[in-house]
Amino acid sequence: MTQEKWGQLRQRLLKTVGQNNYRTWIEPLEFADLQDGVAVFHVPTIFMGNYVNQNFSDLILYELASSGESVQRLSFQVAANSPARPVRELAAASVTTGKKAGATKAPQNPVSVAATDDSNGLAEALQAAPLDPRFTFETFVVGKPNELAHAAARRVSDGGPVTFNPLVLYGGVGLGKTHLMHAIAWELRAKHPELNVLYLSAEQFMYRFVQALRERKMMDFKHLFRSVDVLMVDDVQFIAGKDSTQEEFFHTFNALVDQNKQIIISADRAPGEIKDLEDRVRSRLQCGLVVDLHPTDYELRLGILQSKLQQYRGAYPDLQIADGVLEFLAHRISTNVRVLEGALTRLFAFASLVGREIDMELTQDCLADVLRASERKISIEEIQRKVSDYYNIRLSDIIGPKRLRSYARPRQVAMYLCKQLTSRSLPEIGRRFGGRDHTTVMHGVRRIQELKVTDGQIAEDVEMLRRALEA
Ligand SMILES: Nc1ncnc2c1ncn2[C@@H]1O[C@H](COP(=O)(O)OP(=O)(O)OP(=O)(O)O)[C@@H](O)[C@H]1O
Repeated sequence: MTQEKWGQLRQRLLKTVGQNNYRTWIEPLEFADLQDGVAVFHVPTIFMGNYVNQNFSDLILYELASSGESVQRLSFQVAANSPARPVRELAAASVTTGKKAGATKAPQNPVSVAATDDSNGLAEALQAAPLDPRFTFETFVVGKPNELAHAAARRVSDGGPVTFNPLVLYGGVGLGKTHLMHAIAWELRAKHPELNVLYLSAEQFMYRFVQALRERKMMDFKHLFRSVDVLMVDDVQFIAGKDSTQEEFFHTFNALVDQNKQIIISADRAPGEIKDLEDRVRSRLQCGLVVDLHPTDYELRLGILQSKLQQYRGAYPDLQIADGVLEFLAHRISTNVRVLEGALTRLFAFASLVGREIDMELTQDCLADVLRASERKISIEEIQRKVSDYYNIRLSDIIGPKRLRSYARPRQVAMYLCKQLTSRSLPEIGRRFGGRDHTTVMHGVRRIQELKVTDGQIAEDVEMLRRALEA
């Protein structure tokens, strides 16, 4: 690709991403090289490379492809003669980032919010992250594992009186936190266009903060962040260990709560479990409603696949999918929704390429690597070890004959997890628990099923253990 062509492409990107995004993120990209399907760009900082990679790479790939360039991947590198990065907090990023050209994502819709008529330029710079048009409540599938988070998100998106502040949504990778946050933002924009809703990642918050410090525009920064009606910060764990950013976040947070403005936060774990988060920030986060997005269950995964299928029907009207394929995928791919979605996208792309029906054989061929990767088998012994560690008892006490409650309950938890997470039969599980009868195992499994409903502690223990085992 020539520099001239990149120049033309940039103009097209300008139209899609808008002036502000263009000036901040696209203009500084220097096209360096295109070889073996990898387009290399020089960027002034690692941070910037990461940001562009995360937020605009799909769009850039899309534009490259539409202009006839064959590019599979983008790579962002800091040119050797770039000035040193001035801020220590940026030092954690990696040098080269790349994002595979997956299924082409619809170009994102840059949404500028919370910009007051501030004339000094920071308001302009304070453009929120783009909201993904696909992430709405309509496309969010609700199931047991996410119903509480969904209900809380819905409530906040009504924009009524602030009843819980902040709302903290937390959960593992790819379970729908960002999707729910975008859905709230879309809904608020539609119902209450008069509200200033600002959605951004914690990383962007830090970047804006650092930029304001560097440009001596802290007053503007404070003014802007304090003038929003709804502040949404995604992936807040990112600011852990970054002292000055945490401090500023803390003050912003307090100022907004004092004015009764809604704050919505997401994190990859419960606030209490985020390491290197200052106590005062942690306790503020814990003050509101903290809800957990649990790992998906089979029913939710199937629901998501069915909903995606509806969406794909538009793009691939002629494709047939055999009975049982979605069930198979929901059963076999339990890692996270992103992987599940990726698998379906690939399957459709592949089937349309070869012009065949999506049946089990094609599925297994096309997704062999994904299926292998999610095949990690959890063993009975692994479960017994984790459970004994968790309850601080010996492995022999889990397996052995002692009937003390302090051993019996963990034993039942372990049996329950063996039934849920392995394909072992009840008699086999019984054998591995010191030769117990299958009816004993069945009783244990049922007991935990009941207790999960009535005893919050047991429910939490089981959930924590399940996560640890599936990690
Ligand atoms: N319940 C759901 N219904 C429909 N789609 C879902 C659901 N949960 C997750 N997804 C989809 O899965 C993908 C990953 O979700 P999302 O980006 O919101 O995850 P996340 O929890 O923010 O993950 P991360 O911690 O990696 O940022 C998105 O494409 C999203 O639309």
